[in-house]
Amino acid sequence: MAGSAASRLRVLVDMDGVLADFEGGVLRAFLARYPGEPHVELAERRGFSVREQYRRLREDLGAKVASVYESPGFFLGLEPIPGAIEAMQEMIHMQDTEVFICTSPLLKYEHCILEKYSWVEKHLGPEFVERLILTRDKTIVSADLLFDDKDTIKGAEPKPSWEHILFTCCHNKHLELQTPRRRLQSWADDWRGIVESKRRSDAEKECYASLIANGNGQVGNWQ
Ligand SMILES: O=c1ccn([C@@H]2O[C@H](COP(=O)(O)O)[C@@H](O)[C@H]2O)c(=O)[nH]1
Ligand SMILES: [Mg+2]
Repeated sequence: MAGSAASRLRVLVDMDGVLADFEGGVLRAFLARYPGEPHVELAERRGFSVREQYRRLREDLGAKVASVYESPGFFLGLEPIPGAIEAMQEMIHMQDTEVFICTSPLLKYEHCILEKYSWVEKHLGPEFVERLILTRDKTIVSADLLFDDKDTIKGAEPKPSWEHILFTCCHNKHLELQTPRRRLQSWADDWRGIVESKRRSDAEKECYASLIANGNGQVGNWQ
């Protein structure tokens, strides 16, 4: 287990698309700033990069949609994803569970970073400000689970310690996951079941490892 004490489960929860409604916020702000320009309905979103999909629609629209999420007030104004706040408040009080928010800031970070902190304080409170991790590379963060809407998460560490649970979002809902990858459809879905199944499988692995270490690891000798 990634948690320090043997039995603790560490859970990372992404922000954009999982706690904060980035996609809804982009569309709303784009329509307000560029009325009459072509846009992508949420039902038509494909692929993680909203900028790339708008660019494919028409070259200049990529920069226009980026200007929307790079503007002051954008990140702070995002609505919470339904059920996210309640789930986080419950998760932080779960026994033997450590929860952190793990989010990637924009490279154009002027407003994004400050507003991500403010959003967390406003919607989740100061105890979660202490639990906010900002990184461009989530693979080097050690944990048991990562709930994230990005379908492919790559970085310096080829074998991250966490299991990535794909959180369903408009841009990824059409993807078919290869076994054994798992999805969480929404915060109304069984996130508690995922947490508990991970806890069980980590405990089994630990038990097995200690049997091996003690020289009792033969098949049929596990009691
Ligand atoms: O087209 C896009 C869509 C999103 N972003 C930014 O990426 C990060 C997403 O962070 P996660 O931690 O993976 O949720 C966020 O800063 C978005 O604004 C982007 O750059 N381009
Ligand atoms: Mg995200």
